[in-house]
Amino acid sequence: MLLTKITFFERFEHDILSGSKTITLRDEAESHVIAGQILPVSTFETDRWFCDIQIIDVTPVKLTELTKVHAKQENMTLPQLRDVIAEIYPGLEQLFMIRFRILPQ
Ligand SMILES: CC(=O)Nc1ccn([C@H]2C[C@H](O)[C@@H](CO)O2)c(=O)n1
Repeated sequence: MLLTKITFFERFEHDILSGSKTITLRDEAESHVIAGQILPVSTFETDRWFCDIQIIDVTPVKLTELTKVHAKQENMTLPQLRDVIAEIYPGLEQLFMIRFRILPQ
């Protein structure tokens, strides 16, 4: 079933709003979005809406395939990105890269 909203941890809100974070890596359960889809974005912690995004595309990517390019799109270094993924999705190898653009508010 297609997602109708997406949440991010509050600590990523500024990077999303500034346009410095343009992808998110999710597990299979949160990969069900399609190109062109517009989604409201809220904080994971309090479900506070803070922007809308448009999905550009969704691509499967394995943990071992992550590169500095992915990290830059997350506004992180590659070690930081690996740490974040290990914290959120411990032991998960198959991820899905969701590219998005923020819509004007
Ligand atoms: C509930 C849940 O999983 N929420 C998530 C998952 C991921 N993110 C961010 C963290 C990283 O920047 C990328 C890669 O996972 O996406 C998130 O904010 N909230």
